[in-house]
Order: sequence, then structure tokens, then C-alpha cells
Amino acid sequence: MVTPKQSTLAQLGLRAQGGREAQISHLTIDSREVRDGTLFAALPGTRVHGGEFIQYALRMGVSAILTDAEGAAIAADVLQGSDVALVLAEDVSATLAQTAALWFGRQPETMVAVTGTNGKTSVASFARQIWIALGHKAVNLGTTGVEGAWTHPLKHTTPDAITLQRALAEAAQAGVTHAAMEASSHGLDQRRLDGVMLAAAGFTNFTQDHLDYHKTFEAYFAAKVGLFGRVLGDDGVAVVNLDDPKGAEIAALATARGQEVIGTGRSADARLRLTGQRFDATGQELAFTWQGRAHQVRLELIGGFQAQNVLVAAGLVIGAGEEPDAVFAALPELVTVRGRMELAARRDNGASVFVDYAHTPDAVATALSALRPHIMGRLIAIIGAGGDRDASKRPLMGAAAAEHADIVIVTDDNPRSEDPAQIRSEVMQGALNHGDATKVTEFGDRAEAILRGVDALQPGDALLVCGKGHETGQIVGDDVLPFDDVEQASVAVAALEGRL
Ligand SMILES: CC(=O)N[C@H]1[C@@H](OP(=O)(O)OP(=O)(O)OC[C@H]2O[C@@H](n3ccc(=O)[nH]c3=O)[C@H](O)[C@@H]2O)O[C@H](CO)[C@@H](O)[C@@H]1O[C@H](C)C(=O)N[C@@H](C)C(=O)N[C@H](CCC(=O)O)C(=O)O
Ligand SMILES: Nc1ncnc2c1ncn2[C@@H]1O[C@H](COP(=O)(O)OP(=O)(O)OP(=O)(O)O)[C@@H](O)[C@H]1O
Ligand SMILES: N[C@H](CCC[C@H](N)C(=O)O)C(=O)O
Ligand SMILES: [Mg+2]
Repeated sequence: MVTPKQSTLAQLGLRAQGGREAQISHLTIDSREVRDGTLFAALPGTRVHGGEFIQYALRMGVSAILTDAEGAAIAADVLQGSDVALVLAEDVSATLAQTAALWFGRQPETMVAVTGTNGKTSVASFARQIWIALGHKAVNLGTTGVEGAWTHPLKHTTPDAITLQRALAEAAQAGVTHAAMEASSHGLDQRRLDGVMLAAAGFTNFTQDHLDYHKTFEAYFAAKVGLFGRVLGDDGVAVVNLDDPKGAEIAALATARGQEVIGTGRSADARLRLTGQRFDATGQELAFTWQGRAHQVRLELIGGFQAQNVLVAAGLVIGAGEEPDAVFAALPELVTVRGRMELAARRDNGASVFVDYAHTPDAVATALSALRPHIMGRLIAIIGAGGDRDASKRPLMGAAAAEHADIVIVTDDNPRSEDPAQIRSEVMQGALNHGDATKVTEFGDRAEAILRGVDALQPGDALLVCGKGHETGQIVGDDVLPFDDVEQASVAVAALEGRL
């Protein structure tokens, strides 16, 4: 734990109206956590402005309030009769991020961040694995929590600024010197990582996601670009996958800011350039050049897109100061992130079962087509869709599975509050409308679906269990029942091979 302390507003770089001072012993963004000594940051929200809660914070004895003009205007009446220290900021979320960084006071000395629609967790984990192979005490931070030399659970991919800075300080206190973090578009938009000192920042790709929050593609892209335009300093290194259509735009922006650019991918402009890729049953051989010099490496990773992720991770670690040759020597040791194209089990006839977190139409298509070059036989897909989530993606996921797999088994994902049979029928409808109906079947019980899929495997075939990846529970109603795709795949193989 980081030791409790006291600071004045001045020590936190804040100036209250009328030059008022306050002793701060606690920071929060939630009025319900206010107590004596609290600095309450009243932030604009998606539902309501935090300024609405200033009245409650005052009643709870708040010591100082940090907000913007809108927040102060909302609370004008109650603020008038109060002598609380009021700090006004133009961009209150960015100010809070800087304040939280000063408050917690430490972060791992070398940090990198990665943004992009897909691949963030994979890149952050690969960067951490490379650092550890090079002898550093390193972590990755994001969707799967803080992992590596220090571990800690997280609720969000990019946690709010206070949670993030607390985790970074605790990691640094535990001796962690290197950290790779995921920068989600929500996190960037809400300035959650603006207090992080980055040596390098990476970009993987840009496809459709999160339009419920950002509303337009332009706004979604603008949020991602903030990593290079705002969070990464002019002296930072930008590592950009130039194979993505948006890569050139990011590289141009980085160059305009004076940042060093390491382009990755097949593009002729890439400094870390992929020149060849050959797939087999357990991985792939990569040929690439670094500043023109040729290298070859074997990756025990499934899926062509993993090469893109690995090159971005290698670029980030090089950008943060490591010797390129040492970085490349560490690549054969990389293991996949839990639940991302993870080899879960193998039948005695050699056929394999993989688990992947693909839970959108695009990811289902990408994951299935990425598996295809690794196998000789048929590709079997198990898919379902979560309840209480975007329903329009269900038939599209069914169609993507029917298009890219030879056999499709539709099953339950996390039904949550919805009727699982109804969700399955929407996925089925998409699969059935897409060509050959005889290759599509339905088993609601996920364990049974996995057993049937494994049973169908002949030599050379592969099964991809989509949707739940690293998850360890199935959400049915309000209950979370223990369920792990990787474990179920092993159990199914053991049962069918007579080893149970
Ligand atoms: C959509 C979104 O980003 N919401 C985040 C946002 O909440 P909000 O804007 O709805 O907040 P609000 O209810 O309008 O309230 C405004 C402010 O008043 C405060 N408040 C509210 C109630 C109260 O009684 N007192 C009080 O002080 C809130 O703390 C907040 O600061 O600000 C909150 C405080 O920082 C976040 O916890 C919350 O994340 C929610 C839980 C969330 O689910 N976020 C997801 C969408 C998210 O961020 N996901 C990304 C990407 C994941 C991916 O890539 O798939 C992530 O980084 O995890
Ligand atoms: N470079 C890539 N290009 C296309 N698809 C990818 C790429 N990397 C991963 N994927 C797909 O996206 C899924 C999620 O990968 P990963 O968890 O690394 O991404 P993420 O950006 O962290 O996602 P999240 O939004 O959940 O945080 C994988 O299971 C795989 O199907
Ligand atoms: N964390 C994401 C992905 C969940 C994937 C899938 N297992 C589902 O439940 O839809 C979400 O909550 O939308
Ligand atoms: Mg992630």
C-alpha cells in the first residue's frame, strides 16, 4: 500500500479561487467517498455532470473541490454560501490526471502505452514478456488487470486517473521498473492516462467499435489520436502499424510533433518491416528487417495478426531504450495472452482446440481466417453472443462464422438477463441465412457444445471456441457460474480419449 499523506493544494500544483489553501489527505471523483480532507474532482460525465454532487460533498465536509466552469455554475447556489477551496480548470479531467500523478508521486521509470481497436492486451503483454526476458521487473496493465512482476485486479481496461496512478505507484513501490499499458478510447477521451510519463506509444489498428459512446468514427479516431497528439511528449517514440489504413495519418502527426517514428508492418516505409510469414500447426516463421538488416524468428503464436502485434511490441521496447538484437532474441519465448488464439487442448489424433475472445462480427471473421493457414483439415467454430449487449451483432456473428468455418455450433455465451434461446435463435438466423444450413447446429449448454465440437474433430481439423477467452465465469441472470473454455476443452478431450 502507498502510505497515506497530506499535501497542500499548492504542493499539488493547484490554485484555488481567492488563493484559499486546504490540507488534502484523500482524492476522489465520487461524492459518496468524500470525508474530511478530501479533494473532490467533479468531472463532466456521460449521464450527468459531477457538479450536481458538489452539494453532497459540501455536506460531507469536503476540503477542496476541483471542477470546471460548468460544474461551478451547476453548484453556484451552494458554493456561494461556502468557504470551501474551489479550483477551476479548463480541462478538469486532464488536471485531475496530473494532480493524481503528483499525489501518488511514483510510476515505473519506463512506461509505454498502446491504443487501437484490437490487439492492445496482446501488445501490452508481449512488451512485458520481452522486458522480463531482458531481466527487467515489468508489468502489463489493462483488460486482464496488472500482470507480470506484480499483479492487481482492475475493473477497466484503462482505469480512472486515481485508480491508475495508485496502481502505478504501488507497482513502482514493489520494485517494478517497466510497464506497458492499454490506452482505451474511453480512457483517452476522459484523459484517464494524461498524467502518465511515456517513453513510447503504439498504434495497432482502427475498425468499428464503441460507437455507442463516441457516436461517430471521426470522434472515435480523434480519441485514439490523443495518445500521440497529447499524452506522448515531443521526445517520445511513436510505434505505428503502417499496414492499417490510418497508420500513415498517425505517423504524419507524430512526425509533425517531432516524435521519432518506428513504422511496423509490410509497408515499404516500415523501419521494422515484415518481409515473410509461414504458418504451421503450432506457430509461424517470421522474416523481417530492422533498418534494412534481415532477421528471422520463430513464433509459437497462432494467427497472422499476432505478427503485427509482436512487431508493435518489439518497436515499443526498442523505442523505450532496449538493444534491438536483444529484443529480437527474446521473441521466440513469447506466449499468447490467455484466451487469445490459445491452444487449449489436443486430441490424440493431433487435432487441436483453440480458445479466442472474438466477440464481434469482425473478430469472429479475423480469428477464423487467421486460424485457417495453420490447419490442413476442417475448421469448426463454436459461437454465441452475450445478453444485454448490442443485439444487432448477433446475426452478423452467425454469418461470419458460417462464412469462415466448415462446421458451426451455436451455443450460449453470457445470457445475463436475457432468454438464452432467443439470443441463440438470432445468431442461428445469421448462420442459416449464410449458405449451407447443414453445417450449422445448436446446443444451448456450452459444455455440451464444446464436447460435440471436440468429438467431431478428425486428424488435421481444428476447433475454435469463440467469445469468452480468458473469462472464468458464465453470467446467467445475476449469477456467475464457474466456466472456463480452456478447462472445458481439456475436460472434453480427456473424456473422449477415455482418460477421465
Ligand atoms: C461510459 C463511461 O466511460 N463511463 C465512465 C464515466 O461514468 P459516467 O460518465 O457515466 O458518469 P456519470 O454517472 O455521468 O457521473 C459523472 C460524474 O459524477 C460522479 N458521481 C456520480 C454519482 C454520485 O452519486 N456521485 C458522483 O460524484 C461520477 O464519479 C462521475 O465522475 O466515468 C466514471 C468515473 O470515471 C467511470 O467509472 C465510468 O465508466 C463506466 C463504469 C464504464 O463502464 N466504462 C466503460 C465503457 C469503459 O470505460 N470502457 C473502456 C474500454 C473497454 C474496451 O476497450 O472494451 C475501459 O477503458 O475499460
Ligand atoms: N492486430 C490484430 N488485428 C485484428 N484482430 C486482432 C488483432 N489482435 C487481436 N485481435 C483479435 O481481437 C481479440 C482481442 O484481442 P486483444 O485482447 O489483444 O485486444 P484489445 O484491443 O485489448 O481488446 P479490448 O477492447 O477487449 O481491450 C483477439 O481475441 C483476436 O480475435
Ligand atoms: N467485456 C465485453 C466483452 C464480453 C464478451 C462476451 N463474452 C459477452 O459476454 O458478450 C463486454 O462486456 O461486452
Ligand atoms: Mg484489452
